[in-house]
Amino acid sequence: MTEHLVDPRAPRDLKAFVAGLPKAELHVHHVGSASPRIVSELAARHPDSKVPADPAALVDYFSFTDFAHFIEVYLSVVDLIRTPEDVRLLTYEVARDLARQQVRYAELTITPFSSTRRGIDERAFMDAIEDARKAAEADFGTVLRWCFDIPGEAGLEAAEETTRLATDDRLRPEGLVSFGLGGPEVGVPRPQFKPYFDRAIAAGLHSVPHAGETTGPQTVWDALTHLRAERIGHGTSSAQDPKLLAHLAEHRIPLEVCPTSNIATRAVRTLDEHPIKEFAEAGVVVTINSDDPPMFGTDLDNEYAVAARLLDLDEQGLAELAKNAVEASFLDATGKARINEEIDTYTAGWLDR
Ligand SMILES: Nc1ncnc2c1ncn2[C@@H]1O[C@H](CCC(=O)c2cccc(C(=O)O)c2)[C@@H](O)[C@H]1O
Ligand SMILES: [Zn+2]
Repeated sequence: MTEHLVDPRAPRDLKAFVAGLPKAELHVHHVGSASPRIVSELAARHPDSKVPADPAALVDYFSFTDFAHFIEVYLSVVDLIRTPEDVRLLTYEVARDLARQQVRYAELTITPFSSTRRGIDERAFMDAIEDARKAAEADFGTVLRWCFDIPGEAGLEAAEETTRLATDDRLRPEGLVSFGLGGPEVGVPRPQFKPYFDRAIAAGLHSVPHAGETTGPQTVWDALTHLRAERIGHGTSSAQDPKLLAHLAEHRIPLEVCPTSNIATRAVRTLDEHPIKEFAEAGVVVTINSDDPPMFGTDLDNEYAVAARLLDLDEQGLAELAKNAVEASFLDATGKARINEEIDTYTAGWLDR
């Protein structure tokens, strides 16, 4: 894992506490979580790709000049995922990396449209992710669920295809719980996707679109009013609109905050300028996530260390952050109680040692 964005300033013992803290992750992308080892292995299989097979060269390759450049690099990694076996390997290894960070539960954002349009058979795709999900739960104890998201820039064709894959009972995978919207926000207004989110919600899926990552607070309002968002991916620009912050706090609509992602994609200039403290002070429910960890030179543990520094948290504060994610998840009540109990037991044991 590259260290170029790891925050060196969090106190050492909090890092040890975080490393053992049971966690849930709600905003982390399937392809975006491919480790340097996996990406190198796939790049070596496909020498025609511009993705370097050398892990050291990958660090520079994963340095972005702006958000559009990030999407360009992201899609070059998507192009490496060409067979159901690639999908299965990637998914299982992502689960292994999550388990190493004591992630007990994760909602992994998958963009099936990007893979089916690149020739992977849709039934084989679903079988591959489901096989990996069941194997990961059996081998690592990590519970995975899926969010299927529309790559918004690909337009209504992508919206229709994603909605079909998410709502057709012959295709939708057992682990699917939510429906999202990713990709660039500039030039991709959210209201056009209302019919698709209506169909997904009617099929029992939860709405979790990205919004306010690279555009202003109106995009977050649109996600709330037109797409009936239950959580907001990033929501970074919400800090520019006090009424929106008050609305998010009053209706307890969680933000899926990904601090290092916002720096790496240049959505926010520096960590010290990140609005996470405004969110907390406004009473907004904050969850901590890694988004595309290897691409951003981070991991979930580091994101918790960043949050500890920016929010001046101790162990109890970090445990509360972890429980925010459990509560904001779409895991059943029994599952939530189990992880929350683990967090409390771990934290009490740490403080009494
Ligand atoms: N921080 C992020 N913020 C937003 N999105 C993020 C973030 N991290 C990862 N993603 C993912 O990036 C993809 C973008 C894919 C995309 O834009 C696109 C455009 C045109 C054609 C196609 C295609 O497939 O043919 C794809 C999405 O799948 C999304 O889930
Ligand atoms: Zn994201």
